[in-house]
Amino acid sequence: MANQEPIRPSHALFDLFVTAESCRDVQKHFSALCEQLQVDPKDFRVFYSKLKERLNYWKAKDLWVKIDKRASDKDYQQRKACAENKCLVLGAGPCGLRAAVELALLGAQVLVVEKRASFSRNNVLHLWPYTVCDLRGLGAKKLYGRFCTGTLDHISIRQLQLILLKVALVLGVEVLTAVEFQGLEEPSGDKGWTAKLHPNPHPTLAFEFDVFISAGGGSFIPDGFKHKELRATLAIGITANFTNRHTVAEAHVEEIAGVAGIYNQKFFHDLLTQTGIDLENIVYYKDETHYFVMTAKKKSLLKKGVIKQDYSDAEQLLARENVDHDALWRYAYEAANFSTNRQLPELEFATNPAGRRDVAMFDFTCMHRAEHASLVRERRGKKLLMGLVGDSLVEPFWPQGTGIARGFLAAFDTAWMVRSWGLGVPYLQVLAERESIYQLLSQTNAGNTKNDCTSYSIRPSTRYPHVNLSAIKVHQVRLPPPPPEQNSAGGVEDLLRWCQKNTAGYAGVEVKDFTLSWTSGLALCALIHHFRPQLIDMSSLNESDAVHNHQLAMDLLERELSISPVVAASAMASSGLIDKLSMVLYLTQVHDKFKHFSLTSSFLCFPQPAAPPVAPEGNLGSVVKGDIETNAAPALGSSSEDCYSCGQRLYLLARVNAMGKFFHRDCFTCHKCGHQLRLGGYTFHQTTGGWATIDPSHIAGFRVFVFVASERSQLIHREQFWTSVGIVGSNAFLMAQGRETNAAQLLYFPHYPLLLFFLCRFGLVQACAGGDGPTDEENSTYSDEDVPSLSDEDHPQLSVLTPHPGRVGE
Ligand SMILES: NC(=O)C1=CN([C@@H]2O[C@H](COP(=O)(O)OP(=O)(O)OC[C@H]3O[C@@H](n4cnc5c(N)ncnc54)[C@H](OP(=O)(O)O)[C@@H]3O)[C@@H](O)[C@H]2O)C=CC1
Repeated sequence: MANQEPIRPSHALFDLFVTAESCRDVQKHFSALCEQLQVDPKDFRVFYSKLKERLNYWKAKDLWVKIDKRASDKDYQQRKACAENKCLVLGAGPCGLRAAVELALLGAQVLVVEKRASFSRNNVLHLWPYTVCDLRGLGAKKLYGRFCTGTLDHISIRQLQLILLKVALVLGVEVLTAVEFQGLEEPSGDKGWTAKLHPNPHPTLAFEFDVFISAGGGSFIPDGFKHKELRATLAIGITANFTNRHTVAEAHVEEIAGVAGIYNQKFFHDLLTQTGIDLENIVYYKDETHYFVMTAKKKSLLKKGVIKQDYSDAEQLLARENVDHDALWRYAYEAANFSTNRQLPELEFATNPAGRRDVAMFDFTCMHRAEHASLVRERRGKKLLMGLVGDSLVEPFWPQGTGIARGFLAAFDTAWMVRSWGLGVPYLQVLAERESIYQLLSQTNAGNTKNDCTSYSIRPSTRYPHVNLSAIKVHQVRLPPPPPEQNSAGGVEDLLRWCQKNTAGYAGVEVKDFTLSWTSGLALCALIHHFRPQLIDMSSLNESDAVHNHQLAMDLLERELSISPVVAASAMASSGLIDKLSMVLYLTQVHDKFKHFSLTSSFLCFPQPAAPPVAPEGNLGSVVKGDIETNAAPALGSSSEDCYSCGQRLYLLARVNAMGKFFHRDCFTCHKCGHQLRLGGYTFHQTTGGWATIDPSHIAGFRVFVFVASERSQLIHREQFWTSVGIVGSNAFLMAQGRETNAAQLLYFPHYPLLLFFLCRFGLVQACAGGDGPTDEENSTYSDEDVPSLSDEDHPQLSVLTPHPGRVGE
């Protein structure tokens, strides 16, 4: 003992930093270490090399070896690719931190802001093999000894955050916790883009940046981005965390990687008969906690008193006041106990950040996905590149464990985008490339990414086998008109002021709002007259003939400016029927058409979702489209004017879009039973040209097939009903819906010729390869996550559309 060298303070501090178990401690020990070694993280360009040089400690060296190996990737250009860029990352969740690490490796100055003061989420994330490989490559094992030591690969969210926080700090990333991002501040004077932060950590010297990455989770959507809702039938998730005391008895209990009703009917049947708990699936991971996540059936939740009252609306159903929390934790407790054969001794709930039992019930019926992953804003000659990562980009469907895997892929893709930006690639090309890669994300699974995960890097071709970086062309990136200033409220006020200014002085016109002021139709006519006086003779108009005035104005706007009316003239003329939002939407388009030639240097850029409108080069006007207009625009080649079914005039707000055709909501009905169809729940009959419902209760014929398939494959529960069948490459897939819960399931059939044989044998296939597959939008169920090729026009598709009228069992 006597001849043992005293531990150096810096080594002790490094040990404390590495073993720190809370965000606060990590930051505290890191600051102390920096102080001890006299290295300043603000000196981000040389910080890491100085730290390495001054901390001559074998444990640290192990970490440097890992990080150096990663940093040696040629795409980082020795950490100089983005040396001139400054990046603000919103959110220190796993995806925000993972992105921050990559940006730092590219040499950028990176600031992360996180509104939470601590990392406290016990929930456990499934890790795909590549994420394990990636994290090991960053030194995860050096920073958390228990990393992936269990039988299954997973990690608690908080532990993953801690690992990534440590790596980020070592690379010179500044991380501010308990600081909320409240919006972007536009450049003024010499000052560039900054953020409104609360509390403001730099009151005197704001951080100016040219890259903004939003990783704020599913509920945070920055201005300028739009999200698409993917809605399925009701699916109720329950998560529960129990204390893990790491005893021998606990160690012996087997984890459950994921068991679904269709795979193990006996288990779920026994669970139901013995406990009254009815689940569709359950997962159990033994991590820092014993973590359970399950999908519960509504009926059993009602029966067990967890949900007090039945509502069809999921939000109302799961509203706090409609949930009995004691009954909920008993439900989760019993399910956990049963699924582990009551082998976990002394099951005791872990606590959540609020100090309560860590059990939660949530609705994952509806998930969101951003329409675009990137965007550029410019004000006063200063450009800002914006990107989304993590849940903010695509919310995962938890039973598939895609969250972190796709989250990290998006972080790499975003880093690749920032690299191009930093290297001076023209920004339209940067955006086009980013969106080309984004198209792949929802299709990605552990089986279709490249096998050799050790060679994964930010370069997309190292990860995606068939990536086409120019799938979206530069000319598809569009330039909408000046965005509403800062926030929508400001935009609406500006619009009102613009209307007031341009209708001032017209008799009988006083614009004060977006509703009553427009009832007579004179204001709309005045607006047109102001810009195109030759189109309207104002003196011929009669204030009391509101329908005529509106019809005239709407017809002119449609004929002269291609602006489709949003509602009928009669509705516009009725004071009680003008809807403010519709009016804002309509007037925004009028504003855009009259204003866009006076476009300033301000614009947003992002690609068009549909096929390119092939605008003449240099003619901004024909490319520029307002956000709302573009979203509402029909698919190419179809007319928005008349209903496909009844042929009558169709207004924007009253229509539904199915496979590129437009209908009145009331006209979109099943050709066999006359029921109104819902999006995502219909099929198009190729031979008859009719539309039909795929509501399982309408489909008698499918039941036969299900029975046959279950005998062959053991995969399928008898009471599931196929709702769609398709072929992707050499695989067939089936979408099935549970009879009771209607939760979507997706099953793959690797030998589709056999499947087809059975389908044909039983007369269930009437349309074959080459049929119009449903589009992304129409497939707005979870299949969107899993069967992305449905929307990929490059693949041949099979539509199987054979609903027979009549109810099952009839
Ligand atoms: N319960 C669960 O099991 C959950 C799992 N996940 C999983 O975690 C993984 C990573 O998710 P990731 O995309 O990183 O998102 P996360 O939700 O993990 O992280 C986002 C972070 O940003 C914070 N944030 C949001 N708005 C602001 C703001 N205005 N200013 C500052 N901070 C803000 C959030 O705080 P706050 O959360 O308080 O809004 C949160 O801490 C995914 O796999 C996801 O599926 C994510 C969420 C929940």
